[in-house]
Amino acid sequence: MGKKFESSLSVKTGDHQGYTIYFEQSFEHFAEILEKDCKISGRKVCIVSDSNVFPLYGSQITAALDSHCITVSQFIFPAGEQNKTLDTVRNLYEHLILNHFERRDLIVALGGGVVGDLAGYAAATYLRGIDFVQVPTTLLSQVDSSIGGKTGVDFDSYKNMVGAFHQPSLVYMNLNTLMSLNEQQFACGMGEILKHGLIKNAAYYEWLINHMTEINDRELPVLLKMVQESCEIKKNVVEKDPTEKGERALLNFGHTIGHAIEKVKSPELLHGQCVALGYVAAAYISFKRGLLSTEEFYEIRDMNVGFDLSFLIEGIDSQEILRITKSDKKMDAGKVKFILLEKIGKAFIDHTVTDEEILEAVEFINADNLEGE
Ligand SMILES: NC(=O)c1ccc[n+]([C@@H]2O[C@H](COP(=O)([O-])OP(=O)(O)OC[C@H]3O[C@@H](n4cnc5c(N)ncnc54)[C@H](O)[C@@H]3O)[C@@H](O)[C@H]2O)c1
Ligand SMILES: O=C(O)C(=O)C[C@@H](O)[C@H](O)[C@H](O)COP(=O)(O)O
Ligand SMILES: [Zn+2]
Repeated sequence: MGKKFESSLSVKTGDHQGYTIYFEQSFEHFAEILEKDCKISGRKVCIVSDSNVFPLYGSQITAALDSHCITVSQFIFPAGEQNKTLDTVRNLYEHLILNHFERRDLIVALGGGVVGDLAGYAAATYLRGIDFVQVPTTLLSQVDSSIGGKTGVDFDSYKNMVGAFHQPSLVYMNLNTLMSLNEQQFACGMGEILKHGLIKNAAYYEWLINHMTEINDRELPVLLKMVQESCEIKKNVVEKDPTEKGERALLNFGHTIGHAIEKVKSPELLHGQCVALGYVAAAYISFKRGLLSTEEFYEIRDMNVGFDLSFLIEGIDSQEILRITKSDKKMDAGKVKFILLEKIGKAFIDHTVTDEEILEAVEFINADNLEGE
């Protein structure tokens, strides 16, 4: 099959047949991999993308599919979290029906986490489920949202309130797409990546700290190593607990408060930024409980500064965040489900966090405490 692939990683979740994550530096191999893993000949493909990504990479993907004589249609929606909604899904269903998509056909999600979550949800529900492929183009989607089969949309700004578990047939990432991200979009990926180190692997967290300059300079070999390591961490969690009955909840570190902040601050702040604020708050609670030392806690805050994830948020009402947190879909028997750190590299689920702890933690990130030394 011509040139060897950069590398790959296989994921096996539950009774699903499993799929492969391909780490590539171009879209050169996309069509042949699709043919190999999805037997694409004779199937129609709908590329789902957003208004920023399609103009950048749509023609390359379309040309690759055309060269394999694959019938392609395109559904492009306006970029942004505010469009990760049932209205957009409805428009996509309409497009699929008008183009006579059948159960044997396929969706290709080309874009960041918004595209992947939305296209994946449409694939999970159209005709009771058709195949879909993830082609993640943001750092966040390459290390997190394209893996593990969580799909869904927001409802009345409540994050991911409607969704389904639906595993992709393959994940194809071209790491060179990371070069066209702006700084805010790139930093968002670092929010989820630092999360991976904090909850699962202290040595990886240390490695991230030691490679900050190369990462921020987007040196490709370093990015490749980082993306692969984060994918490996996520793969190991989702393989053990595909539908979040237990351990998978650890991936929600920073998300309890993060999703509440996102509800009130999107689209000004993106998901990864809100998660980063949310895990500083969660780490603050761990610190106040004596689980993290002063040095460890302030290092977490300072790493956010180093990776451009620090920004002062104004006008966050801690009472409102507390209220939203209590309507989180992860409420468990009336209690807020929190992920705290036992130490760097090890997280646990906790149901005992009090309103006072939440309010104090939100006050910490709301005040002038995030700029570091
Ligand atoms: N399913 C999961 O497991 C999971 C995990 C993490 C996050 N998420 C979801 O993912 C979403 C966040 O994902 P995201 O950060 O990728 O946001 P996004 O998809 O909104 O992408 C961020 C911005 O970057 C643009 N963009 C994408 N790729 C680009 C490229 N290569 N060059 C230039 N611009 C590009 C997009 O058009 C958008 O404006 C949230 O909705 C979050 O809830 C889901
Ligand atoms: O894959 C998971 O599981 C995660 O929790 C990863 C998160 O980064 C991601 O934001 C996820 O969409 C959050 O899931 P939710 O169930 O809390 O909406
Ligand atoms: Zn997330």
